[in-house]
Amino acid sequence: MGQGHVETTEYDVVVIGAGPVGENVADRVRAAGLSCAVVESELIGGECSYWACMPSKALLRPVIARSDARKVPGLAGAVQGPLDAAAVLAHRDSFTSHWKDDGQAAWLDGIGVRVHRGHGRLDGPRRVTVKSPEGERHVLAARHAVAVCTGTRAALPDLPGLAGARAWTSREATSAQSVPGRLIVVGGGVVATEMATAWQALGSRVTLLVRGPGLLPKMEPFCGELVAEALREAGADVRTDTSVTSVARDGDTVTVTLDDGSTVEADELLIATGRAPRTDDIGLESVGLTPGRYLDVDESCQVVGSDWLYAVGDANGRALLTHQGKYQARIAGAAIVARAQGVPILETDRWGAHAATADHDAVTQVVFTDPEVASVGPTLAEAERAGRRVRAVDYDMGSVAGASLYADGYKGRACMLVDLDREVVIGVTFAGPGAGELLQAAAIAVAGEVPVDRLWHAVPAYPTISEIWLRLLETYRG
Ligand SMILES: Cc1cc2nc3c(=O)[nH]c(=O)nc-3n(C[C@H](O)[C@H](O)[C@H](O)COP(=O)(O)OP(=O)(O)OC[C@H]3O[C@@H](n4cnc5c(N)ncnc54)[C@H](O)[C@@H]3O)c2cc1C
Ligand SMILES: NC(=O)c1ccc[n+]([C@@H]2O[C@H](COP(=O)([O-])OP(=O)(O)OC[C@H]3O[C@@H](n4cnc5c(N)ncnc54)[C@H](O)[C@@H]3O)[C@@H](O)[C@H]2O)c1
Repeated sequence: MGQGHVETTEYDVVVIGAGPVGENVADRVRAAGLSCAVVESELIGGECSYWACMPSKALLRPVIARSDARKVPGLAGAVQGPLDAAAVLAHRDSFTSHWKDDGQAAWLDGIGVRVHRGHGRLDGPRRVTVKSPEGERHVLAARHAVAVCTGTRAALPDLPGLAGARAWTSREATSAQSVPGRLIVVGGGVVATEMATAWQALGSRVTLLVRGPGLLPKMEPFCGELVAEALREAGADVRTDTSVTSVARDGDTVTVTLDDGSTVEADELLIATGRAPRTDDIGLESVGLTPGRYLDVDESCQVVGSDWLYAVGDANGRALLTHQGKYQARIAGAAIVARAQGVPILETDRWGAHAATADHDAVTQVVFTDPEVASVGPTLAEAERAGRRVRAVDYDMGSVAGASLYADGYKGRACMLVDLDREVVIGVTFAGPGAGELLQAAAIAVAGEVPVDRLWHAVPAYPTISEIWLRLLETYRG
């Protein structure tokens, strides 16, 4: 630290990290009249806006639209050609505002949130130091709360040769300016399957190397099976039960050695093997916490053992999804405001105003693969592990009239989990074309704990894919 005077500014709330979650914490506390500063070391809008949700979905939308169109008689013939990769990449660039954050900076300014550019670090209770890109230091003192919203980065495995292999992480996979001829993707989770889908359709020859027996292991098994089948039909080489033992780059070629001793060559290599919290260099040691871990929080997203520190969004590891993080931001924001106003008892009971209950019971997720996969609540395996008495009802979505109109030869599957003690739906998974837009009805049923007998009266319109609900309920009721 320099020897000169370090300016200190006091705010009610200081937020470290201006991703979607930090922005929403700031918005909530400002809306209640508290003063707020956010500290951002890169771009306002975070991973989601520039290297995750937005660019990946901009890459995938044409892929999914073309695939759907190819299943519609009368239209299929018009969409047999390749995608215009240059146009898709340009469209993606516009969705990231060309990696400029002026619009989001202006929005924060418009709601009266002060942005401090630089790296934020805790420096004892309620104090955050900011080191600007020019090396200047500033101290921010928080009267009521500090919210850590620093997100995650790609976690890289300890693989011989990886350091010198110029491997892609999710950042390069979502921002690449040209289509590699051959791409190896390591991993079988959401990033790996979405990016394999996108780049295969954009013209790469993709080899997907999956350590486990199938794709998307956190979802119902049929999801990974349908996505693997479609990736293979699209020309990708999908290899399960395959581990990478080393990596080497020689000029433009990267060579991956597998556990059976064979090798695969490509132009680029994407490592998509999970995430790590960005909590390693934020001064957690100055407040008695261990750096580098997801922060342990209570239902209001307050860090366990603290009455002023919050961790919201990816940084707490509860559900690594933008919409769940923004939901947490609304809950944490309300809790910060209530505590600042001296409200004696917060509503932290299940589904209370200050409890992020959906993080346990109703996490929604759409995987934008071809076919799409959408889920809310636990899988059957998770429910059984938790000791719940459940019945799973499965149904072939392709046999629903709306689905067969949507796409010729529609392939899809749905699963509904009913809690047998309470007769409510606790989980639903859909895998099939158009599945993403089916999800919110399921989320309402699960979060609303709507009894199955009442769902019977929620009549899906004919002939929509939503008639899958009727088929699932008929199957359940017998
Ligand atoms: C390829 C990919 C695709 C995804 N697609 C989806 C999707 O379709 N839907 C979905 O819901 N989720 C998706 N996700 C997950 C989603 O991106 C995250 O859940 C979301 O970005 C988390 O938001 P956040 O604000 O918690 O963190 P982030 O978006 O990571 O933002 C954290 C911010 O904090 C800043 N920061 C970190 N440390 C400091 C510091 N010390 N000082 C100052 N600033 C700091 C960072 O620069 C960053 O701007 C995807 C993830 C990936 C990798
Ligand atoms: N559409 C969306 O909502 C969306 C899209 C992308 C990412 N995300 C979120 O971002 C988070 C991160 O996604 P992700 O795909 O990075 O993580 P993930 O946890 O979904 O998948 C990581 C995969 O890598 C495998 N793996 C781990 N170490 C490995 C190794 N050494 N070798 C080979 N395989 C290995 C794991 O078995 C796992 O299947 C997820 O929680 C996801 O929900 C969401």
